[in-house]
Amino acid sequence: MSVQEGRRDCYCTLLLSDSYLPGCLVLAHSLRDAGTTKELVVLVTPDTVSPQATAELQTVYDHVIPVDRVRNSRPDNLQLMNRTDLHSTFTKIHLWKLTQYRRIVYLDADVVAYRAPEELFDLPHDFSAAPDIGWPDLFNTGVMVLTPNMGDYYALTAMAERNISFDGADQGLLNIHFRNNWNRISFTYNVTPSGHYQYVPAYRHFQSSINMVHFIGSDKPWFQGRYASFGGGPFDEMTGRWWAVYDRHYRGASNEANVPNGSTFGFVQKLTKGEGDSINGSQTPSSSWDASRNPPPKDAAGEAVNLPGSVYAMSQDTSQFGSHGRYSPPPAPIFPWEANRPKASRVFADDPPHVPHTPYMPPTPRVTQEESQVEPYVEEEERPEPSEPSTPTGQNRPYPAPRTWSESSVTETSSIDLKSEPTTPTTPTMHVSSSDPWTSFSRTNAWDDVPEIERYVDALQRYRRARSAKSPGTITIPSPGETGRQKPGHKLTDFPSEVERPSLPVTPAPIRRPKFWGGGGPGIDDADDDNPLPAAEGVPSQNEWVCSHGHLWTPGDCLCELANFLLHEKDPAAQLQKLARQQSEVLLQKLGSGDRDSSDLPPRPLPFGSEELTSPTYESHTARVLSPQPVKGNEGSSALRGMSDYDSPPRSPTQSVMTESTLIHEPSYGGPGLAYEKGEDFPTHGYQTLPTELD
Ligand SMILES: O=c1ccn([C@@H]2O[C@H](COP(=O)(O)OP(=O)(O)O[C@H]3O[C@H](CO)[C@@H](O)[C@H](O)[C@H]3O)[C@@H](O)[C@H]2O)c(=O)[nH]1
Ligand SMILES: [Mn+2]
Repeated sequence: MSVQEGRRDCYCTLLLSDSYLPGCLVLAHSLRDAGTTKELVVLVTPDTVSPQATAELQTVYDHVIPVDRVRNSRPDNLQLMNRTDLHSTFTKIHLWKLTQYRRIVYLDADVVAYRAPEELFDLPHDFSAAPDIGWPDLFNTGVMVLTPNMGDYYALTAMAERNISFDGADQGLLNIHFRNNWNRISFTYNVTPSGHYQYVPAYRHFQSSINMVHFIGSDKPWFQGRYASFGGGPFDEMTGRWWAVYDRHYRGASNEANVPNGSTFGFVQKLTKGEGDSINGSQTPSSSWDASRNPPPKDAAGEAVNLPGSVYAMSQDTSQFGSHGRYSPPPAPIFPWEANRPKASRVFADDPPHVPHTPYMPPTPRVTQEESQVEPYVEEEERPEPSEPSTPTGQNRPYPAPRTWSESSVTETSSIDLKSEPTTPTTPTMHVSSSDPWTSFSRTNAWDDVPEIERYVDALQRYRRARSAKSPGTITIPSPGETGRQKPGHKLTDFPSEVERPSLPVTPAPIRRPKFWGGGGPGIDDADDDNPLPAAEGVPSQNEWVCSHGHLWTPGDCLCELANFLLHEKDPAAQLQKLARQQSEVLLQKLGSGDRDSSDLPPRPLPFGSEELTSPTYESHTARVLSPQPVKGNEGSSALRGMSDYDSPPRSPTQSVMTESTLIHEPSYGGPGLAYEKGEDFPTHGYQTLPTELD
């Protein structure tokens, strides 16, 4: 105790709650251990500090001074720093009322002294403090060197009554009051370690000069427990210093001799995280063992008994695993089929069929109305005869059905009661020739009959054609083989039939297709002209690949195919003439606009025998059947004008071939480029966007 001219100096701290008691005690011990000669004083608020804690304080402090708690009645600003627990730190202003002391070095309860900074008492300034790391223009109020006087006390009290503080606590109040009138002392008197920001090089450089460490923030060492910081960083090292002081005075029975008289042993430890249990264990020899000084006791139970452990028992439940009501019920059905869900069954590859009385049937073709009209292509004698039902054997099992057939799709030729096969919907159910079951296999998709899909694909193809036709006025002549089919093929399954295009025994060498206008433009087959592949040996020469009419047969070029088709039309002659006219008109029209003459045209006479055919219903239509010509626009489809009948929906064979839809009207606009005529079907969307299903 130092007395100077009748007035004393002291280190002073504050205890507002029992929870900070370990901090208060460690602080006092750190100063005492450092050999201070100054008084140790603690202010306590009796309404919030227990007598037991006060008694603990008395064991180490020279004076425990009860003071009234000064509370911030409007702690809004405290929430800004998430520290509503600091509602009563205004109580610190009682320090300036302790005029019995000449000078006070105030230390927060969360400060630990590495050495006793006695020199602070000799500072010439009335008020000194260290910068706050959060805002270094401010001073941190955890370490202050102050000179008690009633002037400051009243001023601070007046401010506190009005809750004048930018942080809602004492630091905001004192920084307002002292503003720039504070003497800055070294950070080494108030080192505030942080787990979030550590200036390691500075720490390494200055660590030997650290005087005091201040654990700011809500994570105090005694709140976290000794195992919270175990690394080698600055924060961990400083935290270790706090624990070193704690252990020296409060850990274990071996330190009992160091505990001052009157200490309620165990009270401090219970306020220190993780230490209350060990103090209970301190009654046993093992817990009194100081591992840093002695080997483990021979009769100790060992450390492992204190390890947490869990024992899991084996399940005794003998019921079968499954839902069985033990788990939540299945979810409510969403789709209609879920209500009538068929029971799952298994089929093994080598099992005999489940329906022994069902005759063997290859896949049932789905014959649509449209395709049944194509039937005339097949000669009657070529039509496959239904075979006798054969008994299924291991080698003669039903074909794997490539798709499922709906009951309504089965043609009338089926002699099977479908109900006899309720469980095998994929099994074919129709008699077909056993020699080639695929003869009558239809090549349609279930969605082919959906007009929306048709329209969509139609529009899509038109869009693509338009994109591929780069140069205006380019005319693409569809090959007769293409036109000979029922309708322009945009279905994937619209392959030409065997009759339409008989397969050749050997693929001839690629031929150079005749060029109408010189270099092949877009839309014209422009194979690699410069490098024709050499003909294979033994393959007949190109001249020999002629049809029965002497026409050079190249895929899609022989009009015989067209004729073959037209012969099955109701009015084949009219149709043929019309097509022939259109083709020649197209060529003539094109040639007339250029420098070419008809010698450029490849010889394409009408099919043999068709020259004399005239349609009884077909009037002279030279003026009406117009060759397609490009009109209006530089981009767009190169499809022929006048080919709209090819693009029109498939018509029924019972329909007259010369309906209004097959008439080709003269376009009213004859200018360059494309134009869409009145009533003409054209995409309503721009070409920039793909057609939608609604198109
Ligand atoms: O429940 C409590 C809360 C606080 N205190 C005392 O009040 C002091 C300040 O609280 P503390 O938790 O140490 O605050 P810090 O985390 O250090 O926060 C900063 O902000 C506070 C409010 O402005 C200032 O008081 C501090 O000095 C400053 O370092 C403590 O040291 C104790 O002395 C208690 O005794 N019990
Ligand atoms: Mn503090």
